[in-house]
Amino acid sequence: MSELRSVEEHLATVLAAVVPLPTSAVSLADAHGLVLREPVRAAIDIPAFDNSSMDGFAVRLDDVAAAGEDTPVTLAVVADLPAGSPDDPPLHAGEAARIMTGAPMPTDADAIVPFEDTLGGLDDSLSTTVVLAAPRARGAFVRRGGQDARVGDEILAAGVRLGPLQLSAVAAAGVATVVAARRPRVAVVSTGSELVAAGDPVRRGQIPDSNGILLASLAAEAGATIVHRGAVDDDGAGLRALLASLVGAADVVLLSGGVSAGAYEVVRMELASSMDFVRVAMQPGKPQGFGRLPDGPLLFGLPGNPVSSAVSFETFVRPALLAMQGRSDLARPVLRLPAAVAWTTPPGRRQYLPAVIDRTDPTRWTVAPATAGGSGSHLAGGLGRAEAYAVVPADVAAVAVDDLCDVMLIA
Ligand SMILES: Nc1nc2c(c(=O)[nH]1)N[C@H]1C(S)=C(S)[C@@H](COP(=O)(O)OP(=O)(O)OC[C@H]3O[C@@H](n4cnc5c(N)ncnc54)[C@H](O)[C@@H]3O)O[C@H]1N2
Ligand code: MOO
Repeated sequence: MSELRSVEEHLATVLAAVVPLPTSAVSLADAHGLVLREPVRAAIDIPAFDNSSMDGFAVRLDDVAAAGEDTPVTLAVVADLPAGSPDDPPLHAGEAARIMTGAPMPTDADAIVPFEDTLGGLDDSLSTTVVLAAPRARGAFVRRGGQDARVGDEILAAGVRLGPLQLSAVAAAGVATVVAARRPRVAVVSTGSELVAAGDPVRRGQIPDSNGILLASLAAEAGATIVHRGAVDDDGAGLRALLASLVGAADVVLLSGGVSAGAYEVVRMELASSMDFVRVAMQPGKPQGFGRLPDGPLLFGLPGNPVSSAVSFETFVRPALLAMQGRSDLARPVLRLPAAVAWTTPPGRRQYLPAVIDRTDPTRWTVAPATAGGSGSHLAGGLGRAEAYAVVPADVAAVAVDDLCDVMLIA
């Protein structure tokens, strides 16, 4: 029997074969979920100018520094500044401008008095106002231009995924287009003569294809466009014809099943010249195929057991898809949590156990297996409960209650 390859070694082999995808300028409206390939720098200051953080009056502090309930100060209101106003009204001693949140601060004013600190409030605000409380300091309720970022400052670094918060920061910086990677085009091919479409009647020996939807959804979450999803039987002719049609149409083909040691391993037999088939020191996910079609897409041959396919995607495919897009961080976040129950682990292989996190006590989350039947790679139903994988090193034989475990968050 050949030596088992380490997870790190196999991942390095995969990442060494990754070629970054081409980039283009993309408008913000089309950029959600893409990976930024060039830093974004601010085209305008944030805030763009000094402005009011409250609805009220822009005042000269010296006029109202002594204002109080028993020492009210009356000011003449000489201007009205809604948000969006370009006006910069001059203010002389004893004068104020009514101002709304976000409107530019008059050059002559140096503090804001909110409506709540005046006698008449909003209702009586267009000729005079009576100030009942002094602003606490010069600059009270004034938001300074450039406080958050200055023109030319880096707003986002290359390599980040453009989520809602990132897109809004780019827009606030006055930038309308970003340089982003094209989405990877992924084809998902389930192999196995036993497979039927989900929901179709199953006779003895048949099962629903669950890996197809699993891998297509995981790939889409990793930024891919799914260009094909289907199943082929173990005969070989269907797989050959399909792969020929995918050259030029897909960047990555995810195959599930047919990679281990049986008599009808269609992926192994058909793709022996394009892929390496190796055994990796992990459970599940031991048999792995990887390669590339001549002048064509990367090929992943993932083991057919559903949990094996899911874990293999997490460990090898997701990092590859992110690297193709130029993501700087390829890893999932990992928490270290105590085990709520005990479980056994396979000797000599790193375990990836589908897991649930008990958050009942916010100061002490714990982790437990999601699959009641243990860590079997065929437990496709329990996989639906999993929100994480507990990752247990190869040299640990068993996990005891309260042992600290690495928990990789996937949801
Ligand atoms: N003699 C040996 N047998 C096996 C070994 C081994 O080392 N020596 N390894 C075992 C391990 S570990 C795994 S994992 C599996 C991997 O098998 P294959 O990748 O060849 O996959 P299949 O044999 O085609 O299927 C395995 C299992 O998964 C079910 N399956 C397949 N495709 C789907 C799908 N799209 N949706 C749902 N379920 C699917 C299939 O019916 C089988 O039950 O090999 C072990 N055997
Ligand atoms: O390695 Mo297999 O993936 O145990 O089920």
